[in-house]
Amino acid sequence: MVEPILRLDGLRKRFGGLAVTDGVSLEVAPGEIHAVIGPNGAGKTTLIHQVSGTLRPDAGRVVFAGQDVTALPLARRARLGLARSFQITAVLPGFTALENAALAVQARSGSSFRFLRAAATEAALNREARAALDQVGLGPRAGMPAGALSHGERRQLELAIALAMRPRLLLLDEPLAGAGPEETERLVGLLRGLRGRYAILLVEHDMGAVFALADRISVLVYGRVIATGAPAAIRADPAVRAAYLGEEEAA
Ligand SMILES: Nc1ncnc2c1ncn2[C@@H]1O[C@H](COP(=O)(O)OP(=O)(O)OP(=O)(O)O)[C@@H](O)[C@H]1O
Repeated sequence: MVEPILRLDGLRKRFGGLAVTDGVSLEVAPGEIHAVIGPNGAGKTTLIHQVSGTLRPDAGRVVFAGQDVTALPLARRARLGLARSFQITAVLPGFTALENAALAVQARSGSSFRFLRAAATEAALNREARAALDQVGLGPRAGMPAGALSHGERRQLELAIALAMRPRLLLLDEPLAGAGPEETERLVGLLRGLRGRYAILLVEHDMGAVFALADRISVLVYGRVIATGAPAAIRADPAVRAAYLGEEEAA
């Protein structure tokens, strides 16, 4: 089997008496969209926080690109290519879409443009920023202040900012939250276009989107993974239906 880009190994996290992450192990392969679903309060957000580095697990390991990153803070993980998008407000509303993306390119590249003259640096930053915007279909809006973008376009910009970091794994925490039907369709199309090029760990409540996008799905219930598999297998899994999908009538 291909070496996974992300491996979670027996992660545990308690809040008071509650085991919110109760021995979670899962793997994300390069280029795979791996969705984590589960009822409200199952521990999905807590899990994502432990992957991004916002929360330290009580036990277990987070291995990213072959490196144990369990003790590394968020910023160090981000530099290794673990990018989190959505549910964070990375967008600066007074700056244009292009400037927002260029800031992300600059943050990633650090001083690697230092040998260039100022004008050449700016051109290089803008070129990469524009490529990130084009990837999410926001090229025509490059000159718009981010604050003037629609809700859906802002989500596209958040994705462009994450892509400008050249991630090896994208953590997407409810990318469709608050999106209307048309925006949802556009964002799902965009995410589908990223399949195979980026590994994605996706937490999303929209089951239609999850089943349309995911290569594999892990189902989390009370902090435990009760099943991992391809969408068809998950849909047919009696334990999953009993615990979750049956009641949501999503299968
Ligand atoms: N900082 C905290 N302190 C105490 N309890 C917490 C904390 N964060 C989360 N919890 C509890 O842990 C459980 C899991 O929460 P979490 O937000 O991870 O679930 P979730 O699956 O993301 O839920 P949702 O689908 O509603 O977003 C909940 O019972 C929640 O109340």
